[in-house]
Amino acid sequence: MTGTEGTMPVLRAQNLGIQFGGLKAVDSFNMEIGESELVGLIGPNGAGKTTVFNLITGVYKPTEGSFYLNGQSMNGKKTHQIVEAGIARTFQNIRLFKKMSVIDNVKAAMGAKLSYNLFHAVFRTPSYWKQEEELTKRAEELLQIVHLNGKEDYEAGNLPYGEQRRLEIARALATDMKLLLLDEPAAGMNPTETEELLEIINYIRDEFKISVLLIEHDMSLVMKICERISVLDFGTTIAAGTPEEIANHPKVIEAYLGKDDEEVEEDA
Ligand SMILES: Nc1ncnc2c1ncn2[C@@H]1O[C@H](COP(=O)(O)OP(=O)(O)OP(=O)(O)O)[C@@H](O)[C@H]1O
Repeated sequence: MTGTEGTMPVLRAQNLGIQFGGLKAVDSFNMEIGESELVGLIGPNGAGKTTVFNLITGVYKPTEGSFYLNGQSMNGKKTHQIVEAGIARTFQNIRLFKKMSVIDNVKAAMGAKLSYNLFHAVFRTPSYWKQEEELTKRAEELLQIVHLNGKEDYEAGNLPYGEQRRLEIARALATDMKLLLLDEPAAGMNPTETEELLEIINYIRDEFKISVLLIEHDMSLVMKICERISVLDFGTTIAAGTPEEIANHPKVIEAYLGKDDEEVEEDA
């Protein structure tokens, strides 16, 4: 099951892989994500999940395979070109301009779309002010979506952890993406914060018609929110299917819980 039958997938990864020295960190990774689909990518530590994100965002150059955004090949493109094409991500370790205000963090992410040039910026022309006003309004709307309205002028680094993660999502939204890659967005959150995050992810997916690929260790979150899930182990996809299929898949259970004691003794 791909979830994209008869339509052009937003993301198509075909036999994507990368090798670091002798280690195949990701091997023949295949995935299709349709419009507004929310797909989970799970697997034990070191399975290759973040490496998949690094491949899809042009941070790493694949040693095999290819990937497409809305049918357009992204092979060989640089990260900024991939962001412009419509893939945005958040990071496992939060990356914000910590000393800048919350709203300026969002506006900085919109920077690539500015049409005024240095002359307008230096001389503060009417064209500059008009765009500034529009940017501020849009940034305020995005902050409202991630429930950070009222905190526009706070220093980003002073926000609690969960709010910094939501600010990262607002920054990703500011790039007008088609595909959002979320790398462990619930890490370090308490159950209430996780529930709020879940609502936000669902809302932006419906409102912006964007597709989401989610790496997450919180299994209950993945099971609740994702329509389909792929499971990586040692760089290889060991299972793909609905949350129910994944939860009952023997290979997944083995990868997460390990072999039982008897089997381990037999293997030793
Ligand atoms: N730049 C690199 N150079 C060498 N090895 C790397 C590099 N990046 C990742 N790896 C290796 O590739 C494998 C997959 O790592 P990756 O970070 O993608 O796993 P992960 O599933 O995201 O793990 P975690 O859940 O712990 O974040 C690991 O063995 C890792 O050490």
